[in-house]
Amino acid sequence: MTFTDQLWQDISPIYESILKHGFVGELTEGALPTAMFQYYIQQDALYLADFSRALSLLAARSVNTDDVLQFTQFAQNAILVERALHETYFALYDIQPGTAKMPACFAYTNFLLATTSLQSVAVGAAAVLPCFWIYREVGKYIYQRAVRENPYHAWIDTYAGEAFDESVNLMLAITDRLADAAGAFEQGLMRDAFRTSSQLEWYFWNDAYTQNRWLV
Ligand SMILES: Cc1ncc(CO)c(N)n1
Repeated sequence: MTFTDQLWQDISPIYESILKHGFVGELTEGALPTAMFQYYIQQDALYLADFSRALSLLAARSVNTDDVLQFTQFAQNAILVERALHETYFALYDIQPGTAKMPACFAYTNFLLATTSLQSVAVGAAAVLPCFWIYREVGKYIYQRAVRENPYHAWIDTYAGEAFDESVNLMLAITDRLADAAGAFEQGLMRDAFRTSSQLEWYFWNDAYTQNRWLV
């Protein structure tokens, strides 16, 4: 079993909860209320900008120049996806750009930035891995079940597509290589970071589904 197989096994109950979440179910059926999708896309644009910064931090801190190049490309791609959200969905769904991060987005982006800044590159890589891997698996899951004429098909196609699949495979290979070079203690931190980001993926969808706002 590879290290990343172990990571996936660790989060299996979290992944099941994500697949069972109403946001994912209604997105698959094309029945997700527009307000929930608007909330999600607006927050995701803020998320992607910081996700890109986290990847740039990993690039800057990597010793292996192949990893510098790879993390730089991932960072660039996150910005390109963020721009695409603005060009397509913001216009299509009449979404107002905002700067206020709601609780899950706030927690997730701050976790990613703190971990990629202050922990080792291996632990930082484990923290960003769910952003790749869970989206690929959820993207494929939705794609296989999605109704025809789903209003959200463009979003679904992005994460179920070949280009995204390839970047996930590259990220898995980097994580396994970094884990092989890490000791048992650091591997434990990698598992914790992977699990925390996986939980935050669930919260990110749940905030959109419940239209969560700061209470004070
Ligand atoms: C919250 C979140 N996680 C992962 C991705 C995919 O990179 C995304 N766009 N948004």
